[in-house]
Amino acid sequence: MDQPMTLKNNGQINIILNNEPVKPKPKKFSTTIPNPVVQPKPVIHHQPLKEIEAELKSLVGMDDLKKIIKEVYAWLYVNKKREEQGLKAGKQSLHMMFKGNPGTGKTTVARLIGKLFHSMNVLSKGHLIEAERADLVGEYIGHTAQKTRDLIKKAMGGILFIDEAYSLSRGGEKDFGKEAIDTLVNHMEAKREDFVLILAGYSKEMENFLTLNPGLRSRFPFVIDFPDYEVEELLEIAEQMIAEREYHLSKDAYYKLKEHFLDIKYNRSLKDFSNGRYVRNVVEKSVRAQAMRLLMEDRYQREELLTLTMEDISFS
Ligand SMILES: Nc1ncnc2c1ncn2[C@@H]1O[C@H](COP(=O)(O)OP(=O)(O)OP(=O)(O)O)[C@@H](O)[C@H]1O
Repeated sequence: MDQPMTLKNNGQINIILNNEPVKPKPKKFSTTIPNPVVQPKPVIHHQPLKEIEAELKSLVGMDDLKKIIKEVYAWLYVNKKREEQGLKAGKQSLHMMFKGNPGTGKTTVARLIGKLFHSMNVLSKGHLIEAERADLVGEYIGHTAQKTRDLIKKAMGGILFIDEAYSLSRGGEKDFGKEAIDTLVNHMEAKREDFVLILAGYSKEMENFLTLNPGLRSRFPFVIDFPDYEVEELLEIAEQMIAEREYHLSKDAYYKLKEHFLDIKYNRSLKDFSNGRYVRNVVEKSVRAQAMRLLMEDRYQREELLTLTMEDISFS
């Protein structure tokens, strides 16, 4: 019998050839020979980026959004470095459009972005001013422009968040809402250095709004979708909210909740389901139910105070 022959495979893995073809045994070698395909994960040395990641962690899911925020950070940071070297630095505006159903986290994210942009030195204050049609639209000619300008003034250094933004184009050309849109558009350009405008609302209505106002789309470089949550995400949000309040779920309470979310999701058993907000309501109602149960039973052991049981889980 011929002697086995040893070949080098890219200098990494030894393959022994005999008369018979022999399959490589990656497992046997894996402890001593580095796998050439797996790249090490880049280590993030940037302190601000680490802080941003920690803040974003509190949001369940939203992978696309988390990626966009980190990209914006990188872009701003590199621009600053380019400026320091006398190179051209882009001046992109950061106005955004959020599209999604109720309770999908649009306001929460807007508030977080304000904080993050403040810590990145993009916004001098980072506060959030929430507004809706009635806050912008006035009752006579000139009134709307004034109201809108006042609101922008309040939002300077932070974020102006307009919910159900499409209601501004509700009445067409003759409506004062149009005046509000025009005023916003003027200020978006003029004041883009220290002011971010976020228009939010349901996906379909927002798309329609953009069709009616074709000049608007290009003024919003960031259009972000907020999809409805999956059952696993709803459970994660619930567990997070429960942990924040220093409670935990018993096993059967967890399954009761899961079954309820599955029923909502697949049997559409709830008409006005509002994602994260609905979860928050269930959590708050269940905490109250637990308090009532403990009071009635006169039981206040530490573990009892901490645990939400199946009978506590209450739906709206
Ligand atoms: N991804 C998430 N992770 C953790 N909590 C979330 C998440 N999304 C939503 N929530 C929670 O759900 C609740 C509702 O969220 P929020 O008010 O941000 O929704 P929204 O999209 O602005 O709703 P609406 O359009 O009806 O105003 C908040 O308590 C928020 O903390």
